[in-house]
Amino acid sequence: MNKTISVAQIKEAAQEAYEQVKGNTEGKNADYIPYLANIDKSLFGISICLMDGQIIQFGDSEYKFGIESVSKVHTAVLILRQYGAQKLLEQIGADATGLPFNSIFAILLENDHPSTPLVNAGAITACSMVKPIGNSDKKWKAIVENITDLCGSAPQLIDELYKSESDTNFNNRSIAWLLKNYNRIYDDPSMSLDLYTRQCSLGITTTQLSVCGATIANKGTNPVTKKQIFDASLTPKITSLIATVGFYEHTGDWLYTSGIPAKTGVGGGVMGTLPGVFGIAAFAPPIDNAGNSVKAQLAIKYIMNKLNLNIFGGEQVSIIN
Ligand SMILES: NC(=O)CC[C@H](N)C(=O)O
Repeated sequence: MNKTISVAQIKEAAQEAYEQVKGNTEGKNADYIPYLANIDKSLFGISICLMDGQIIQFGDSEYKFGIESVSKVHTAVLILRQYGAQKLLEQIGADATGLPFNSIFAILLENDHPSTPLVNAGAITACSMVKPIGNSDKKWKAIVENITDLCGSAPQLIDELYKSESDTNFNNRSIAWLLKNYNRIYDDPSMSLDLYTRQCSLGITTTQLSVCGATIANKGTNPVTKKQIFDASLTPKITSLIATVGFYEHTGDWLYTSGIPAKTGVGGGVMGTLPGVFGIAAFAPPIDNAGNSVKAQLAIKYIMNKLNLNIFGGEQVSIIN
């Protein structure tokens, strides 16, 4: 089955989503990281990057917000690039936990592996695996370069966020040491946690995240820079990780109602990837009880439903200018 939609239709759907959702006041800023509690609640942006590199933007699409857990996708991609799909499965896993992103209980239940690189435990393990082992500066460089490759431009560390998160990340410290207890962290635990905290504190825009979503949707070739970032065979692995656990304990509801695999962060960002069609990102700080941006969810769902797009729709989608 083929389906054709125009760029104008996508723009119209995104504009309507923006207008309809803009005034929503549900949810509240994450406050367990003090920096995030003080971000302007009314910020709201949407970006869509098509397979030819065209970008559609509305609202605060150039505002740099804390990437937080969306960065788990980027570093999972780096692990796939450095180690391949099988090693990620063996050393981290690819299972949903069905539990909150920072769950310690999930680690105890799994007991011999952290379950997926897209929850805190697996993301800290992923940071521990980044090569070269033992060299924090070079590992950090690899993490940032990989994000730059995927997004088409560099993220910028928000120092104040990094400090705020480092000063208060007691739960994550417990996770890092519990992983050590199970031999599921593959470099120094404190260094691995610091790299994780730092990557979560990178400032990013919805436009950059839409380009990353589009790079994944475009089988590893960044549609803006035209650079091949990862092997096309890794695309279904990345997309399945995102589809399985991108919204933590609300992932099933999300996929059922939106039809697009997407990953959230407590900074208010959501990044979606629709294979062969587009990357989409939205940002608004107020989040729901699972840590997912309320407005970003509503906006992306609106666009998907309005365009009648769904990863499970079984259609070949072409976009015309
Ligand atoms: N869901 C999130 O975005 C959580 C990320 C945050 N850095 C944490 O570890 O708690």
